[in-house]
This record gives sequence, structure tokens and C-alpha cells, in this order.
Amino acid sequence: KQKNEEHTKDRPGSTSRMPEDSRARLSPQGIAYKDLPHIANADGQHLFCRYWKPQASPRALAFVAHGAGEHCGRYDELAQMLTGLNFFVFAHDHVGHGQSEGDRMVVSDFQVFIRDSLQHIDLVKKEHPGLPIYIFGHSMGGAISILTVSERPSDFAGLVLISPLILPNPQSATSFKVFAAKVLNHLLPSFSLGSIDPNIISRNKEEVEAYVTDPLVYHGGMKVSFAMQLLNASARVGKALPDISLPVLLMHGTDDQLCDIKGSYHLMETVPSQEKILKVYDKAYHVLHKELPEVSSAVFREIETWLAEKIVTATGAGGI
Ligand SMILES: O=C1N[C@]2(CO1)C[C@H](C(=O)N1CCC(COc3ccc(F)cc3Cl)CC1)C2
Repeated sequence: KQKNEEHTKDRPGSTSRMPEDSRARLSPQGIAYKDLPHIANADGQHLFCRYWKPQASPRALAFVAHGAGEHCGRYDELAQMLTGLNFFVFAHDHVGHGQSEGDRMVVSDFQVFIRDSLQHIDLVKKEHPGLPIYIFGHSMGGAISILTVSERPSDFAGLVLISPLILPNPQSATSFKVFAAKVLNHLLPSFSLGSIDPNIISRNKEEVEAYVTDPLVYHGGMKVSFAMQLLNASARVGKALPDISLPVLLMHGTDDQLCDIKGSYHLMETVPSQEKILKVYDKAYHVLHKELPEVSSAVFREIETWLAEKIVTATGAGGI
């Protein structure tokens, strides 16, 4: 007591209570971050992390970038498949998403998502030096992945994109709406543009239900300021494509109403990568990894096959 008194006595204005930053910081769901896997980003915001470790020692690393409003827990199945290939898989909930800090689906600048991803990737790479690293992105997470790769052109062994946000969907970003969004962004940045219609994310009713009932998914409307960040992101992606030259596996559904498949065709025509594969899923909606069973199983098989051949050659453990 005496010592403690002395301590607080010396520091004017301090109290004997724990100072703010060392008291348990709580996740948006009220869980103490000291009890959750997490990193603190450059702004001091706590980001909830997930890690999927393979049984044997990992042959490669995989970082997964989730999309707008959702969270990295929705990639558990994909991650499990990758650990079967002896990948060490890791991800975090982006700022303003899932179990991470930040106002829901708000970001000061899209670059924050890329900066935080690079921070997490650098952290894991230090723990697994020398392993090839692949980056996965879905939808807005596809834009994050492309921009993350474009900042570190030689750091990644491959890029896997599931219906990435490359060009904004012509319906949601008509020139009038873009103009209106720009004007609104100055007047009412928090004005809501309405939320995603869950029925257009997938034809699989169970997956639509899972999305609607997932408490970690943000179901509120998209703020104008966030829509502006998405427009800013798709413009940056367009400029980055000519510098992407690593192997790319790209998948898109023809009936995707959230991210136009034309964006994936544009990527195929623009990236100078020697190896670039686009798999088109006829009649499929946006979330291909949570679509009708025949689509999602084909998507997982496609990714597994593409990666299996790459890490075999990479580790030189080829045939006799
Ligand atoms: O499993 C999953 N997938 C999810 C949900 O759950 C889909 C969602 C995701 O990332 N996007 C879907 C919505 C889209 C809206 O885009 C815009 C809206 C207004 C605007 F003015 C300019 C743009 Cl670009 C961005 C990308 C993640």
C-alpha cells in the first residue's frame, strides 16, 4: 500500500486505479482482448486474429482478407482445407468489422486495411521465415489483396481471388450515384445507402440464413463515407493491375450482382502475370465459397489443385 501510495504520489494527477490502456480493452462483443488472439494496429486499434495450424510443420503460409461487413470466421472451411495441404493459415477481422475495434464498417482510408494486413503478414513471416506466402481475398478483401500485393510485388507466391471487387457494380455505382455519393460524402458522410440484400449473395438458402443470423456480420446500411472508400479502392485497383505479375487464380460467378464479373475479365486482360487462370461459374452469385454445393465444392477443389501443384514444385518435393 505504502509503496503504491508513493508511486501515485509522484505522478501528479494520477489515481491509484489502473491507467486506461492497461485495463482490459473489450471487443465489440464485450470480450477482453487479453483473452483473444489479437494484434494492435498502427492506430492502436485491437484487431481480432485467427490462426489455423497444420498437423505437420507448415510448407507455406496463407493470409485471408475477408470482405465488407463480414469477418474472418467465415473462412474456417477454406482454412481447414488449406491446413490439409500443410498451409499455416492466418487472418484478422479488419478495422470496424467482426471482433475488431472501430465503428462498424467505417474506415478513415482504405489504405488502413492494406497497412494492417501487411503488419500481420510481416509478423507471421518472422515466425515462419522462408516459407512461400499466398494471399486470398473475397470481394472487398480481393481489392485489399490486390493492393497489398502491389505494395510488396516480390513477397507473395500467389494470389487467389474469389469474386473480387475490381470494378464497382454498374447498378450500385452508376455515374449519377457516384456523383451523388461524392456530394453526399461532403454533406452527410454517415448517410446510409442501405444494406446488402442477403438474397443476392448466394443461391444457397442455408448460406443466406447463416449470413443473416451471424451476429458477427454487420447488417446495417453502408455509410456514404464507406462507399466512397470502396470507390477509391476500385480506382486504386485499376491502377495497380498493370504491375501485378505473380500467379493469379481468379473465380467469379456470371450472375454476381455485387461485384461485376467484368472486373475479373478486365483483370485477366490487364495483369502481366505469366500464370493467370479465371474460372467462371455459370449462374453463380457472389459468395462462391458459400454457394450451391456443386459450385462451392468445385471452388475448393480448384483452389486445392492449383496450390498443391505449386507447393510441390516450390518445395522441390516433386516425383521421383
Ligand atoms: O460473404 C460475404 N461477402 C460479402 C458479404 O458477406 C459481400 C461483401 C463485399 O465485400 N462487397 C459487396 C458489396 C460491394 C458494394 O460495393 C459498392 C457499394 C456502393 C458503392 F458506391 C460502391 C461500391 Cl464498390 C462491396 C464488396 C462481403
